[in-house]
Amino acid sequence: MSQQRTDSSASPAFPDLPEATVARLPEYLRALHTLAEQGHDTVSSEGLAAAAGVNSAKLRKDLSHLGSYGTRGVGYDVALLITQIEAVLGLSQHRTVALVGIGNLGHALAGYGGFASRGFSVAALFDAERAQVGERIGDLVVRHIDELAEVVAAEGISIGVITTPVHAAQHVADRLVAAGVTSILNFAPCVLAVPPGVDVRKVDLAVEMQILSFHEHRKALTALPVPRPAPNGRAGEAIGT
Ligand SMILES: NC(=O)c1ccc[n+]([C@@H]2O[C@H](COP(=O)([O-])OP(=O)(O)OC[C@H]3O[C@@H](n4cnc5c(N)ncnc54)[C@H](O)[C@@H]3O)[C@@H](O)[C@H]2O)c1
Repeated sequence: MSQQRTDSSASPAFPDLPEATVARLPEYLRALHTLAEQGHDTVSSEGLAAAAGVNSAKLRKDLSHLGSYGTRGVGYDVALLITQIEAVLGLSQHRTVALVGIGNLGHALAGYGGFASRGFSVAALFDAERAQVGERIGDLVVRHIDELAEVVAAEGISIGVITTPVHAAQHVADRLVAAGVTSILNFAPCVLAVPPGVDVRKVDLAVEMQILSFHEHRKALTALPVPRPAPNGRAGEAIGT
């Protein structure tokens, strides 16, 4: 996932967090919710780091940006840390989301029930094709993109998710911004031009797989030779030597 920033000004009343820290906070939050569900009141930095899949020094540094240092010998208060992270991420306020482009991916996202428990509700679905408009998915009916501005205002939508083909993505982004949306999650594999004050994040699974491909490639080139079993049962010579 990558971030396009158009406005770097930070409010003096708001912690100026490194982008990498912001990206890890949702992982800490997910791990903390799981610990709370399991009945844990406190957690050590090592325990939370392991549950979130990061190293504990990085976690302590991240949480120190929030003014959270834990208590020596006790660790972090799970409920308090959940409240602090949710406050910084602005999750105390439930956010409404519009999905634009209800094809294969749009259908999958529209039908996903897991957003609500993480503080988001998909409030509206839009498409440009008459064949999609009017379709019911869960509690929502797909609307025509021409209704975007009216619905964004009525539902107080602040986040737009673009799941259209590339050729339509910029036009849809322009319409979302004109309607008052200030955060866009873009699944179309292209860069969007947006005015200052609008944040864009891009999700591209192909990019993630290309990064994994790099690691596969590197492992293949730097792999230790695989021992070849000797006919007498003892370890034999390495393949490729
Ligand atoms: N980020 C990822 O990892 C990832 C994975 C899969 C697909 N994608 C991308 O997601 C996008 C959607 O893929 P898909 O397979 O669902 O495509 P799709 O063709 O099934 O669906 C696209 C939908 O967008 C609608 N649309 C087109 N122009 C529009 C407009 N101007 N306004 C509103 N709706 C419009 C179409 O009518 C269609 O219903 C593509 O850009 C694809 O490359 C990204």
